[in-house]
Amino acid sequence: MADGTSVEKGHKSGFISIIGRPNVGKSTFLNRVIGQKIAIMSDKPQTTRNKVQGVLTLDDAQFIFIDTPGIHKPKHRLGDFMMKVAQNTLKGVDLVLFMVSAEEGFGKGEEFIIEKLQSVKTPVFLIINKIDKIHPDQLLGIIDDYQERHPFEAIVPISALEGNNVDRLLGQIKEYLPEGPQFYPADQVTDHPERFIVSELIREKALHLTREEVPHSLAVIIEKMERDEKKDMVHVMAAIIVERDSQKGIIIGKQGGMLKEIGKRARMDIEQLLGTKVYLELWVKVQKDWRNKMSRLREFGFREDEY
Ligand SMILES: Nc1nc2c(ncn2[C@@H]2O[C@H](COP(=O)(O)OP(=O)(O)OP(=O)(O)O)[C@@H](O)[C@H]2O)c(=O)[nH]1
Repeated sequence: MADGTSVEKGHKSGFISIIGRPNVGKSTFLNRVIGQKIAIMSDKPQTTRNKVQGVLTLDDAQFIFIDTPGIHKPKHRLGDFMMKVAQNTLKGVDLVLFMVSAEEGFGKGEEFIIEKLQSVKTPVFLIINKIDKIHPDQLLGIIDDYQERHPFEAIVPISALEGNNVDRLLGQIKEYLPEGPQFYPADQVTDHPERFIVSELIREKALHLTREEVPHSLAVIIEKMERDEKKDMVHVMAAIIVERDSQKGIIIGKQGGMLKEIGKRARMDIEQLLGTKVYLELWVKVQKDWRNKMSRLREFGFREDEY
């Protein structure tokens, strides 16, 4: 394992930030590349709100990916916060991947991001994702649309879901990484504390199971996570935070059925992640209008000052 001070000749390493509108497939891409479920996937927008680093270690290079919250025009204070985090991330990285969906045409959201990119000196790749959803003939038109708007260092069409062209993209990224040491041990895929991943797994289940009924204003706080040596299991106590009583009802479900199902599915994923048996206790709390309460954001796991 390298200690971060010695650089083997020819070894490359660097930080890569992934930006793009919600739902374009950033988490899917990261999961494919890292091959482990570390960034949550959902068909609801804005499910990724914290920095998630995925580390890919090859023989001669280490890629450190940063999955940023979706850049968008801020509507409330949480939006402002997310924008700031996303923009600050761009400054300190070696390469920015701007991901768009081939399915959706160039829109206001993309225009807004391109505007933000004008002031960034970091090289930017345009990643056109979801090419499995379009006819190859349509691709050239999309490329033209973007090419005239920003001098991208490269334009790479991929399907994060099916894996098309992802290896080629990794090769292209490697060319842009500077020579540098292996910052992380080879077997480390994320530097996030397990607590955060556990909370994301619970949030993912709650979002998936309640579909459109509960908006993305849902947070999970891990109140306790302890190993019980006697029982050889990990005890997790977590609260699901919603904004309204009606949402609390939906999450709990008929005779607690929904909460039970969320717990069951989350527990299975957490057991897989930790490689041990898990006892998961879940409950639901209503915290009105939490999105606008900046002071509480940190309690919910937001860590602005790291950027
Ligand atoms: N057909 C197709 N679907 C994709 C592809 N990549 C992602 N998706 C789907 O698009 C949806 C959104 O993907 P995510 O990876 O959660 O998107 P994201 O950009 O991380 O979204 P946020 O976390 O909200 O910013 C999911 O339903 C994915 O399965 C792709 O290459 N092809």
